[in-house]
Amino acid sequence: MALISKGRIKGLDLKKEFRIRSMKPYSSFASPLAESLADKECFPYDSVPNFPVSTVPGHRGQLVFGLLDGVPVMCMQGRFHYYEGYPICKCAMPIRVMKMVGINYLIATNAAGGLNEKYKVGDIMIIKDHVNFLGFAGVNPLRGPNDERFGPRFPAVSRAYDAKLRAAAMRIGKEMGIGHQIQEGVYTCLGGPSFETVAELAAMKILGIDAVGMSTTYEVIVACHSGMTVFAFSLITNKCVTTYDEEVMPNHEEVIQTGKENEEVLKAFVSRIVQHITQNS
Ligand SMILES: O=P(O)(O)O[C@H]1O[C@H](CO)[C@@H](O)[C@H]1O
Ligand SMILES: Nc1nc2[nH]cnc2c(=O)[nH]1
Repeated sequence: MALISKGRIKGLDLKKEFRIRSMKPYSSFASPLAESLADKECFPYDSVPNFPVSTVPGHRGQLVFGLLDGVPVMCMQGRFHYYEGYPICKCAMPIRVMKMVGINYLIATNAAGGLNEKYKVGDIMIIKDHVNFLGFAGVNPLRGPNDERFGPRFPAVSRAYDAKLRAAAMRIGKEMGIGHQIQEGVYTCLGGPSFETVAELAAMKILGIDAVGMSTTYEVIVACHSGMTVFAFSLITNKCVTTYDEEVMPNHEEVIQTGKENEEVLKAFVSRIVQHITQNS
């Protein structure tokens, strides 16, 4: 989800901006946060030229523009993952679209497996940094010719996750009475779609990784490249399976289920952060 700069949404001709071919509403799987927006306009991904289409069960497929407690925002209902077969730059294309419609703040969320032993299912891990494993192998969304209109050839990402917003989110969590559920840690994105082996998780633990997923890092790199302020968090949907004798294997159903169970609290958390951003920017 992202915040549109004040004034920019007014008079913005979305049809013209995106050359939208169809404006058919697409709300059957809409998430509660996007559903709760006022003055919504929805654009199915397949109506946006050159946009990828989400293929994951549980991931939706539309851009939703609207007001969240009076603040203009744009939500992605459904994101793109490398394991779906798209090039990583295509997976991050929505962030470029956000930039082009005047967005300055990105709030990225994901479902992740908790590797840190202190984490419980249902915890919210504010992301303070990431390890871009895909990037170790050269799979970086900024690979290829650099478009200077967005940002520099060699961007720094060492402060990708805004420190002030992280501190504010921590405070907000406490005010909401969910301080015990809030963690701060390091996220990593793997290519997926297979979950991790026990040996891979043991290696990641040594590297200081707290939560493991298959998204977000490439979106954050592109957002950071174009000068957006980023806040991101993981919902810990499952505990990583770090020994060979655990009965339950990692599975997507558990991820979806934990997401559903925490929808309301996440919605409230995001709304409060959005309010904080508008009041302090
Ligand atoms: O990161 P998000 O898109 O929230 O979803 C995570 O959950 C799915 C696996 O269950 C994968 O898509 C992984 O990336
Ligand atoms: N890679 C990975 N992605 C996830 N998304 C939600 N849970 C997990 C997990 O345990 N591992």
